[in-house]
Amino acid sequence: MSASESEIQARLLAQALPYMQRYENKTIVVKYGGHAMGNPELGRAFASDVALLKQSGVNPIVVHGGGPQIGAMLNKMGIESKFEGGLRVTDQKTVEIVEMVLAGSINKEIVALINQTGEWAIGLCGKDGNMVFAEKAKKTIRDPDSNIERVLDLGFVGDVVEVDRTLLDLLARSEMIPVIAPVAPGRDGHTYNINADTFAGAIAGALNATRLLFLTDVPGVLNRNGELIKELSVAEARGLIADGTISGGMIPKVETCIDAIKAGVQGVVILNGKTAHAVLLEIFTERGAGTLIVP
Ligand SMILES: Nc1ncnc2c1ncn2[C@@H]1O[C@H](COP(=O)(O)OP(=O)(O)O)[C@@H](O)[C@H]1O
Ligand SMILES: CC(=O)N[C@@H](CCC(=O)OP(=O)(O)O)C(=O)O
Repeated sequence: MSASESEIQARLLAQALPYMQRYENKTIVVKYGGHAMGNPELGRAFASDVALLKQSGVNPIVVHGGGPQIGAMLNKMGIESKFEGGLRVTDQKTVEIVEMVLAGSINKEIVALINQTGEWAIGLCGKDGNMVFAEKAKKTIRDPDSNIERVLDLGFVGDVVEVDRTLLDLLARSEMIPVIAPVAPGRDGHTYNINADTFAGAIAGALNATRLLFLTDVPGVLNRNGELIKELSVAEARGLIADGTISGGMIPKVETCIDAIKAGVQGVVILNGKTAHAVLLEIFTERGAGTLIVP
């Protein structure tokens, strides 16, 4: 860690003390997206934030993505990436590469970064400890011209249908920080590729997490003038989707936030993963860093 980085962390820590008690023994799920990865300094800052949460008595759980990294590997293998409704069309060959990249290289890279802080991380996917079961995703899309709804066949893309918290409860009582890749088996024996936002929402919901943080590439939900909205109720968030203020990739993200809140998560925050120490700024300061979505 560079001198300036450790100075920043020490300053944050001093300010953080009053907030530490608020989150003691509470579960915080952090979704670390593929776009937020890639910069080594930001990666180390992220790992040290997660480590500091654990040292403060919080129960942090990392769920990661890796969409751009899967795309790069598919490209190397001469396979074109195809998306429908924001989800990767996943045939048998693709799901094998998705599992290799997500549960393999990316998962172990994050585990190694956290381990380098002196904390203990353990890399998992939905298959480990029968943690998550999926089934073939049932998605429909409405053609904007004809207004006809059609069923999408995305191959081995899954929806989460079961989360068993046994292993995660065990780890919460241990020194281990779980780092989970969004790959899960079906009861049909297939392996499914699950959108990382959806997967993180399902984990946070099953654990009644106190906070679910989405690290993305914008400061949070922005209004029509491009200004950050600090807090949104579920009803207000729905209104912003309906009037088109929230569009593109932010729609499924906010919908996942709404589902997670309905499932029992107390607050969901969308924040900028490209800001160093975004996690600590959000959890351990009064102002927070992104958009908090509350019931
Ligand atoms: N109202 C809005 N506020 C913020 N971002 C928005 C909004 N509407 C659309 N977006 C878009 O959503 C993107 C984030 O979604 P996405 O690219 O799917 O994130 P990730 O890859 O991190 O999961 C932003 O980069 C932005 O282009
Ligand atoms: C079904 C589906 O689309 N799965 C995603 C899983 C990774 C992911 O969601 O990564 P980010 O969070 O970095 O976007 C994919 O294959 O890209």
